[in-house]
Amino acid sequence: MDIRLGNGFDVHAFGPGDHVVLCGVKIPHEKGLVGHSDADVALHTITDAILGALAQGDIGQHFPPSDPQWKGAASDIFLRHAVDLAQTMGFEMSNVDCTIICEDPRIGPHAMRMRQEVGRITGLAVERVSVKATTSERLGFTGRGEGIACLATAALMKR
Ligand SMILES: Nc1ccn([C@@H]2O[C@H](COP(=O)(O)O)[C@@H](O)[C@H]2O)c(=O)n1
Ligand SMILES: C[C@@]1(CO)OP(=O)(O)OP(=O)(O)OC[C@H]1O
Repeated sequence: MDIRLGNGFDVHAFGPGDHVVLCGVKIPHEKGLVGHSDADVALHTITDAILGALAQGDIGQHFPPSDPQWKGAASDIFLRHAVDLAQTMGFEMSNVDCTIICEDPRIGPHAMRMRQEVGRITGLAVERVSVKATTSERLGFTGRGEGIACLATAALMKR
């Protein structure tokens, strides 16, 4: 069995707005996230983890932020592209683990919907999708509430 692991990391800054989109789930919040797309930092991170496992570059190489086509785009497009690429290369997804780093919004109440949404986009069973969160104990840019950071790991396998 050929097993590949990839990691991802992304950050988006807070800006004006009344909600954030994380793992495709709209969460009411006193601020929004700034980005060329919908700024779904969690889906971007999972996308990068899959591209990393495949050694196929990163999300910005596949979807340049200079391309007006992706202005305001829903980020499930990027994740689906990475999953399709994995399938084309003969790999199937095994599991995804994602850690969202922010003081607010609280992720726990939305985590199951996020897992379900990532499962819907990737075709993974919800038991194979982990979404969790931590604060940074009020330290650094996430601690000051300036943005959200995200880490993800993806495992792919070829039988
Ligand atoms: N945005 C967040 C941050 C944390 N959580 C949950 O709270 C727990 C405690 O956080 P610590 O940073 O003090 O370890 C954490 O394990 C998460 O369950 C959250 O839901 N949303
Ligand atoms: C997703 C893309 C797509 O235009 O834009 P952003 O929403 O700015 O996200 P980021 O993670 O900064 O970079 C990847 C970009 O290519």
